[in-house]
Amino acid sequence: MTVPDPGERLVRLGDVARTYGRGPDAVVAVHGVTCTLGRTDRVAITGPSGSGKSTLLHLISGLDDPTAGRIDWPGLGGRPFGRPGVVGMVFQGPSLIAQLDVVGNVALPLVLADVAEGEALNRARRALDAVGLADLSPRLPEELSGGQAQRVAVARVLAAEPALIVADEPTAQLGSAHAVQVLDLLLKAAGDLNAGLVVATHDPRMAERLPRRWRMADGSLMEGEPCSS
Ligand SMILES: Nc1ncnc2c1ncn2[C@@H]1O[C@H](COP(=O)(O)OP(=O)(O)OP(=O)(O)O)[C@@H](O)[C@H]1O
Repeated sequence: MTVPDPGERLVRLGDVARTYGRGPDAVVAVHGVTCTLGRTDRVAITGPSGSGKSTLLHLISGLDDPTAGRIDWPGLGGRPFGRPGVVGMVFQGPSLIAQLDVVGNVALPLVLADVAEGEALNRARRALDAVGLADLSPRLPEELSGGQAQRVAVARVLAAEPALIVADEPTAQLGSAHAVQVLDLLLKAAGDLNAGLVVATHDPRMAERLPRRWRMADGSLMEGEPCSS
């Protein structure tokens, strides 16, 4: 077994920009962003609505391409077309498949990655146990509270065992007790997996829980700025 280097660089962005559209209607959502993320990083991205947080997370995750600059994923095992390997993602709103039960939702990314069904279900059950939701395995997403659904989304990340976890406003629709619980689980997942963690949030109380803070303003990233939004 290869022991991961704790200081390993996972993602490098060099002078990255993302512009939507062309001509007079073009929107420069992100520009001039240079940063690196490693396995030990726990980063909060704050900033006002429209400042480019989601766009930056999509670029970091390989879900979107920059229109200028360079991104590579030296610690994430390159995939064809320069995409990163597995990145665990948690989104703001409901992200579970309505027709699948909870354990099926958690196992789905593994099955899609050609993990044998039995092993995928075992890993899914272990992950649900780790977030305290083993009892909810047979339920459908519509039978969950918002907080439970987000914990299932964290279990789905845990089961996939990524080296990088990216969460876009994962607690925005939750009350404060559930928000704290979900962020605690994300931090624990990152620790258990030895994975980097990036969380975009409007909530200063959530941002303060992460040791490294980046503030976005008008598409620029200002590392180490005081956190407020
Ligand atoms: N697909 C798109 N097409 C055109 N413009 C877009 C698109 N996605 C985002 N934008 C614009 O890019 C800018 C940055 O948006 P982004 O969603 O990254 O900001 P954000 O900081 O995540 O906002 P919020 O906190 O409201 O989620 C905004 O001006 C937005 O309107």
